Amino acid sequence: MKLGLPDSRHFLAVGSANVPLLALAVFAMLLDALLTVMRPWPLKVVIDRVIPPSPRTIHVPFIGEWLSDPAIERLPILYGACATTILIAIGTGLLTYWYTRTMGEISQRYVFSLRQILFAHMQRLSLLFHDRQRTGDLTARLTSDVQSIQDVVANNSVILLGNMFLLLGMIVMMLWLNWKFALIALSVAPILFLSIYNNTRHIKNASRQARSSAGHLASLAQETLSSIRIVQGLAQEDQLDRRFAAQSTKSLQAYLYGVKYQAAVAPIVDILAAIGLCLVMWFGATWVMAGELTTGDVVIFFAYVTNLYSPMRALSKSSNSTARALVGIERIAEVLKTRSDVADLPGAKPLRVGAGEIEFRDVSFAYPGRPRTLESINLVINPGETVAIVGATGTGKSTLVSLVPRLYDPVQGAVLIDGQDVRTHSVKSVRSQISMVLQDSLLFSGTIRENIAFGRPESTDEEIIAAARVAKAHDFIHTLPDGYDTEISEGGTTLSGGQRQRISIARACLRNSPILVLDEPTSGLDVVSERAVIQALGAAAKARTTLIIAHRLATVRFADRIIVLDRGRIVEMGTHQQLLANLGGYARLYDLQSLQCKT
Ligand SMILES: Nc1ncnc2c1ncn2[C@@H]1O[C@H](COP(=O)(O)OP(=O)(O)OP(=O)(O)O)[C@@H](O)[C@H]1O
Repeated sequence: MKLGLPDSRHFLAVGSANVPLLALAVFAMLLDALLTVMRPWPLKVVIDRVIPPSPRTIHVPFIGEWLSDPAIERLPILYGACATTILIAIGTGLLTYWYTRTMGEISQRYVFSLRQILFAHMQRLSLLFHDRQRTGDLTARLTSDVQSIQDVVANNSVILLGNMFLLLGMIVMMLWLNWKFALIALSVAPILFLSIYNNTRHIKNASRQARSSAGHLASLAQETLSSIRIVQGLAQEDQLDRRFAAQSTKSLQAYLYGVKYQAAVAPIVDILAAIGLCLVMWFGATWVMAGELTTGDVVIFFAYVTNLYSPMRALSKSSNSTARALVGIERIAEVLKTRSDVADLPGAKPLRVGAGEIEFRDVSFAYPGRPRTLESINLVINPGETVAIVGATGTGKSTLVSLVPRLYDPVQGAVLIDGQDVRTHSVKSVRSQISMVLQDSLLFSGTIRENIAFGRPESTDEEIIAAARVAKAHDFIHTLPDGYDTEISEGGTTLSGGQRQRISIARACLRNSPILVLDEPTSGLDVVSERAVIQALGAAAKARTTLIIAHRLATVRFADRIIVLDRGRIVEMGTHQQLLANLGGYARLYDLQSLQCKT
């Protein structure tokens, strides 16, 4: 697994399209903060200039001198103060409406793109990555982790950013009015920041554990429900109940741990805020009495300190969701920074298949941490030739054919198509030249028509029906209530194994690609259907270079050549007749074994 760019760049790149709008929204927040800083000033003017019977000098930025002029009557100043209060409210109201809406839209679009990018990235990560991952956990990253970021980006970012500007403005004003009083009023803030930071750290740790447990829980549920037949068949519901409960308990404990710290945050903020206000009251009152401050100044400080603590309270209340979002970011970044083991080289060109020759040149392969599954395979499959691969279970047949469409890349040697190393061409172009039918015929929820056309969605109905006929699927599809429009369940569980396999074969035939890879295509069929499908496959394979895996020689009589694989090496090769004639050989052994099984 290779690691790519640092985390932040992945997230910044996703939002780059919204930068101009974001800049405008930030500017609006800045303006809003400026107006909010001005909000208590009209009241100060009223208290210090309008209420006292005799005019006196008042301390107000920009217009202080003018206001202090004894020639100006008190009533116009009162009107002005009221009008300014209303104007500030209208201004902040309009700005808040606009930037809250804009930030909401930006965050929704951001999260929409993030989810799309994450899904696209996951789909393209190599099988080596997916082999190690649990599907439920990846689904949780795609859904609840992305959701947790959305909640925070939309709500907390506005509070955070807006209050940062506000805080700056208020600190500047307080220092301007009276720096000693300012330092006293703000003395509680560092303790508050520290305690919020400390609690959030604990909540984040708990959240990380909880998210990971939730991922495991989702995986367990997904695995159980998708294998419900075997669970019920073996009556193992109780065993899975216990596993589910154990995993749930881990998740519960992590949440409870987080809740403990979450519950502590708001009271800490409240107590510290009260201490801050007490300090303002105490020093404010004594300094007003000593004539060092005016009542209006104390009002400004009181308003600012309240303003400072109330958003902190709001933020601290949401520290749980912030911690969850931070963990979500970590979990998403973990996937985004993973580079596919099978990726396009810089400047990789599309592969253009001519005749369709496939060559395995001294190919070896090992799954990570395992001994070699394939060892020095040398094999040339001529254009249009059908080569069957037989051998005992676990001997490396599926692994060998997986190297052709680059589901994995060899650790040594090369796979060549028409003399070109597939690694030097784009993965997409290599795969577009290949049709596959796998051991477990994988179907999606949707209609039969959609399932057959999955590899070539633009196909016409005639082409779909023709492919189904080749795969001997048309007759049974016809008997279904809605024919080709019959909805099938996820995984195709409403069809028999043989029917599912024939739909997969139809899907492969429809792609009409020059190379065909069939991994035990007849495994689910009865003897009669198997014979018919083998005939169909024989016909379909004629125009194509075909690799077909089978356990039994009888299945692949139609092949031009049969390769016998044993523990990752080619041990025999020849036509069906030649292999049968070799009585002491591996192939004979496998065939006889299967015949014994049949009787
Ligand atoms: N994703 C994987 N990670 C690790 N080891 C794997 C993986 N897939 C297969 N193997 C191992 O590699 C070996 C070859 O597996 P492979 O599926 O290629 O055999 P096969 O001949 O196709 O078997 P079968 O006939 O049962 O399908 C086995 O020992 C198997 O356990």
